Amino acid sequence: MTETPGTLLAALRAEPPLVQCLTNYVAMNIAANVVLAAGASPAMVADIEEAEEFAGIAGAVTVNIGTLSETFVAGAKAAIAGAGAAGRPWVLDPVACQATAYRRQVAADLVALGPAIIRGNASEILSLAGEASQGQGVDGRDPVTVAEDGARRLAKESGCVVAVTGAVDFVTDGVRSVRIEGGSPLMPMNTALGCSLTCLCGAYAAVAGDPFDAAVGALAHFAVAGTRAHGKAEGAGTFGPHFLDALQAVSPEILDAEAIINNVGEVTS
Ligand SMILES: Nc1ncnc2c1ncn2[C@@H]1O[C@H](COP(=O)(O)OP(=O)(O)OP(=O)(O)O)[C@@H](O)[C@H]1O
Ligand SMILES: Cc1ncsc1CCO
Ligand SMILES: [Mg+2]
Repeated sequence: MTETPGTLLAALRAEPPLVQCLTNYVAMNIAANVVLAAGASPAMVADIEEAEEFAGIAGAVTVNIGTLSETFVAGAKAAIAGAGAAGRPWVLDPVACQATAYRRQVAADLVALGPAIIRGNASEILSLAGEASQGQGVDGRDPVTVAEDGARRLAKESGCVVAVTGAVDFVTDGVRSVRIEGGSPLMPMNTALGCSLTCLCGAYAAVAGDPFDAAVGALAHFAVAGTRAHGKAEGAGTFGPHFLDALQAVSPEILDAEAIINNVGEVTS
């Protein structure tokens, strides 16, 4: 990997990318703070009147369907068109896409528009891959390992990098795959950290040449910061501020030294 997580973090901090985040009402503030603490510049610009124009000046766009509406979808499609016209990557977070017919339809429509990265929990990725999912609402209820084959297939069929998060994360482009260890069981007890990670994937994608390296970089940054914050937190409540501190404190050197990234090997058939 030429673009190590630390190399990408150094690039991100040298020239903080503007990341246009179309996210849900729950995540809005948390995700903006996460992106800022990591070193990039978030902007929650989502309305159809300006989303396309704004994407023309953003380094990347992220789309999260957590609090879905027709208005949101119109703004998202405008932003995606703007990113496409500007030659910039966009990232999809298919929140609870298994839950309703409307979510399944919108998620499938958005995958067809060609995100560079899809980031979701295992229940969401299983559903997108057309497999049975134990998920109900926004929280993942399947182990990541169960979603790995589906993630590989989804990546191959869609041409996207697929990042599945949970206790041990999995990233694949359909051929290359890695598992990333670290983080904390307190992370899923803090709402919208996955949504925030999707926005950070946008920040890394803005500075990376390869969306696979971008996804690995963002997930590794979360994993290293999560492990560090776990050692300081007293529980779910104090984890949040320690996590923001850790995202900021992780330097490019620390990131490359502490990231636990295991190659799963190439699947070419
Ligand atoms: N049990 C765990 N141990 C360590 N890290 C975890 C664990 N569960 C989740 N994480 C980490 O938490 C972060 C968010 O992933 P998660 O799968 O919880 O997202 P999500 O379900 O989409 O969250 P949300 O929808 O609430 O934003 C990732 O960095 C992931 O690695
Ligand atoms: C709780 C919640 N509901 C819709 S989106 C969201 C944030 C976590 O995905
Ligand atoms: Mg989520």
